[in-house]
Amino acid sequence: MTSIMARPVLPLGRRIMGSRSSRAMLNTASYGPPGFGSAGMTIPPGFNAKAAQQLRAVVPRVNPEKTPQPQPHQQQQPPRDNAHNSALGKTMPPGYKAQVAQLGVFEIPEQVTGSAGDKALGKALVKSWRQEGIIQIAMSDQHRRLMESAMAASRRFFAKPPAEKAACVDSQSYAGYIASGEEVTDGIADYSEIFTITKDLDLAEPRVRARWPCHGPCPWPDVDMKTPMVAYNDVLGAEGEKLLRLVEYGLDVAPGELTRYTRDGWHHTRVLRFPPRNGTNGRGKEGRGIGSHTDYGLFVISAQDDVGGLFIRRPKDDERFANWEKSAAGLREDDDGWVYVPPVDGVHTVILGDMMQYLTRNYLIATPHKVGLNTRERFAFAYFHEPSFQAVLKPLDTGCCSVPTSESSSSDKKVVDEGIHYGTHFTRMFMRNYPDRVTTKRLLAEDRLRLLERPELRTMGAVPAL
Ligand SMILES: O=C(O)CCC(=O)C(=O)O
Ligand SMILES: [Fe+2]
Repeated sequence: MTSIMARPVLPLGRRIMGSRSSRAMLNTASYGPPGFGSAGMTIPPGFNAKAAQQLRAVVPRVNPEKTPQPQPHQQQQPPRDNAHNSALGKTMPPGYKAQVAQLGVFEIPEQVTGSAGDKALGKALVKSWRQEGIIQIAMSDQHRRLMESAMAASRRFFAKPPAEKAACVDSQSYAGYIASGEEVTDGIADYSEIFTITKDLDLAEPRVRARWPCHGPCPWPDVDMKTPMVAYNDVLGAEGEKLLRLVEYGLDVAPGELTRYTRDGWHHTRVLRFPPRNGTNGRGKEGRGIGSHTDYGLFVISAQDDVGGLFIRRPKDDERFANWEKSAAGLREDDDGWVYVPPVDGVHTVILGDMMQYLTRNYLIATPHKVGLNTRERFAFAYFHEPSFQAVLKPLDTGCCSVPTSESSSSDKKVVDEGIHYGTHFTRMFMRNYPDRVTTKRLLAEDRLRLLERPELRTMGAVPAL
């Protein structure tokens, strides 16, 4: 635990960026919030001073060398009222019991070049995910601008009459509107209201003509929604690619070992609205927005408004699961041990998905998470950075991941030898979440699942045989 207790250090002369317009050179800095997780953490390269200052405003500083600090994963549950009354915990949805995450903020450079700083940053990101299950990264000014205009578009869309929203459905893709109560997690209706954005492919596109599962148009309501969403997604795609390159450095694997899978990645976004807990349609479970689950691909970059609702679990040795083999939905939903992720202005959070866990042989674990309903309606975005639909992933066998971190089912020889076809995993997850959607019905009626076995669907860049 020396590194946890170590005096916070910042590599000499490391550039700390506040906003792109107000950069400062700092040689040292200290940041030691009390409580959980990041207590007395070493400040990684890329740590953002401006965002940290916002946290300092609400997080009293302590000297980690003088104050006994809880060790990660053995931390004690604070009494519920303390958590709810703390500065960061005061937005926690009522009725929930959780620790409150206090996370540092990483600054992702404008370009990842493979410099010593990039390598150190990659290691720090990986270390944080292994400890906390989540990282926070600073939004650039451009991110913030595009996020805000996408947020305004989301509010406009969800305020439309139900019939107008319900018309935004496509029978071939899973893109479009999902009414509150339509999505199912672990057999229980979620209250989230969603607009899903998947690759927008018109009917003449060869993969759509060949009836590949999940391939089809995105049924946008109008350009007022489409334009800001596409712009925001594009910058998140670029950010995701940079993060993935940093993860390669963090894992000590060769450049390209992960990014080779994301050429034409099946990235998608969930634009989310949660009703206030006293304003639901009564179809789900009281106070539950989305049930506990893991997401499917490499990682998810999220933004949330100031309301609050997201909870995660930290990686734990005694909690092992492999969502691609057996559903992790509902996992420990009502148990202790959840960590509330409070809204912090100007950051994206990043949690890990199933495919990152599989690729790294459990060195990095998909982050279980759930959403609670609050007293006010809540808006959020979840951008999924994914492998190509056609990618067949094989676990890494170099660097940090050359041996399985634990004896979970992902060390199953058959799964390792055959790899995982991402498109099949995605299709199965969406069919499970939307059993009654027209897309699922058409997929089954036209026996499209059969196509997932075809060689062109399992070869990146291959084109359909028409
Ligand atoms: O609302 C959030 O912050 C997360 C939503 C989520 O977990 C999802 O869309 O899969
Ligand atoms: Fe999720």
